[in-house]
Amino acid sequence: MSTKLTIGLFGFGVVGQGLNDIIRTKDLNLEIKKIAIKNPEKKRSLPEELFTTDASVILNDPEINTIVELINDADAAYSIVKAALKSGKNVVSANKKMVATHLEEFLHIQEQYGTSLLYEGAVCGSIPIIRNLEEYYDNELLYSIRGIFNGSSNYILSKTFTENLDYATALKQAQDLGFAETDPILDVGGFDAKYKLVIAASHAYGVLPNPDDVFNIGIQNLSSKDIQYAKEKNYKIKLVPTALEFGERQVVLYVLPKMIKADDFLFNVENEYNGVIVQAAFADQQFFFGKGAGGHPTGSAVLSDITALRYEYKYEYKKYRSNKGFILSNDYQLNVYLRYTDESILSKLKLSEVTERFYSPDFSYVIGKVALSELFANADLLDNKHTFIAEINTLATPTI
Ligand SMILES: NC(=O)C1=CN([C@@H]2O[C@H](COP(=O)(O)OP(=O)(O)OC[C@H]3O[C@@H](n4cnc5c(N)ncnc54)[C@H](OP(=O)(O)O)[C@@H]3O)[C@@H](O)[C@H]2O)C=CC1
Ligand SMILES: N[C@@H](CC=O)C(=O)O
Repeated sequence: MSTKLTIGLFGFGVVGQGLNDIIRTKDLNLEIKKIAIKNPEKKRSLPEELFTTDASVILNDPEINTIVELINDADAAYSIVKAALKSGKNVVSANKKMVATHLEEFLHIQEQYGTSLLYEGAVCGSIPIIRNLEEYYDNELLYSIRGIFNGSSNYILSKTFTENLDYATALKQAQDLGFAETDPILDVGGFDAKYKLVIAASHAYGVLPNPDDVFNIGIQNLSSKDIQYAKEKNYKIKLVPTALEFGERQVVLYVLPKMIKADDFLFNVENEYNGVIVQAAFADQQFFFGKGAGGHPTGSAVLSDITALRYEYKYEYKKYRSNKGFILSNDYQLNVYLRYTDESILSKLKLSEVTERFYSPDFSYVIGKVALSELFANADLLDNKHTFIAEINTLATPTI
């Protein structure tokens, strides 16, 4: 325990306060010198003189060597993190949208300024997946990474599926518990899971996709009919981000609801818990499980990053630097369940190899194959309450 870490903390909400609670339980030779917040009128649990609304008070303080960024504004976070890294301060962040959107630029800034940006808390809360991908699997050939990466949507699915709670009540609970993003469409629409997937894929495959180029559909259009279908067939519906190698060094990334059976590790991942399944060539299947949201679980991952800075830990982005030449592709076939009302969607999506169909006045669905590129091209057709799409039994057998 050598270098003293003098911290400038941005954000004192769910995660910021969770981190502070944890730090106070231990003697860690670190000090939170100043905390930047947005609203000076809010009542705080710590002395008033610790707080500021002026970012430059922290960024220009030469004693502060570590910035911990835990705010709910990705654009402001980007400016703060960039300025901090360029001024020689190391940064820990839990902001997945900000990291995923600017990862390539941050990679170069870290290299140029010799500073470190760590973000374990940004991906699956308390689960140490980034450091494992970076260090443990650095020489492994990874077939796929998939899982449950969003606590709020999983909480809603658990409550609607097992407790028959209505969607709006379950969402409100996830918000009240501090799991949901400020704009919950990020959670239920699969955006938050996508940002996390993009970050994980950069460490797993060395790809740095623009999140806008990754397809995501969430659970916002889930209806009681879909739940009834799933229950009758012994499925649970989970929101599953997937990164998968296929064909000739191609990688596909997408976020879709998925019908899963009891033999899948994700079947019993409930509430705000997350799960990550890594399928590797030699290690085979491994499963990580833990709380994916909440102040203390996320605060514990943030603290682990802070203390890693003591020994000057940096991500090396080994897979990116070894340039394995993976190409991102949406030219990938998925097997899907599609609930619809307007029959024309089937031809527009070029749905093929139909194995099951059902029509009734108030519920129609089909099961068949569709290319991810077609889903992307027709995303507007899928984004309404009359349509729900979920992947069903498709993980392709990997090829060595
Ligand atoms: N909640 C969770 O379970 C998890 C959250 N995250 C991520 O962690 C980050 C923080 O989330 P969370 O704690 O839930 O958010 P909250 O909404 O609970 O808190 C946000 C904090 O940021 C402050 N803030 C907002 N804008 C600024 C600004 N420009 N300058 C300084 N402070 C600002 C707010 O100030 P004020 O108090 O004055 O309003 C507040 O203290 C987000 O990126 C989120 O995605 C990651 C993993 C889990
Ligand atoms: N809103 C997120 C918070 C953690 O990343 C979630 O619900 O998972």
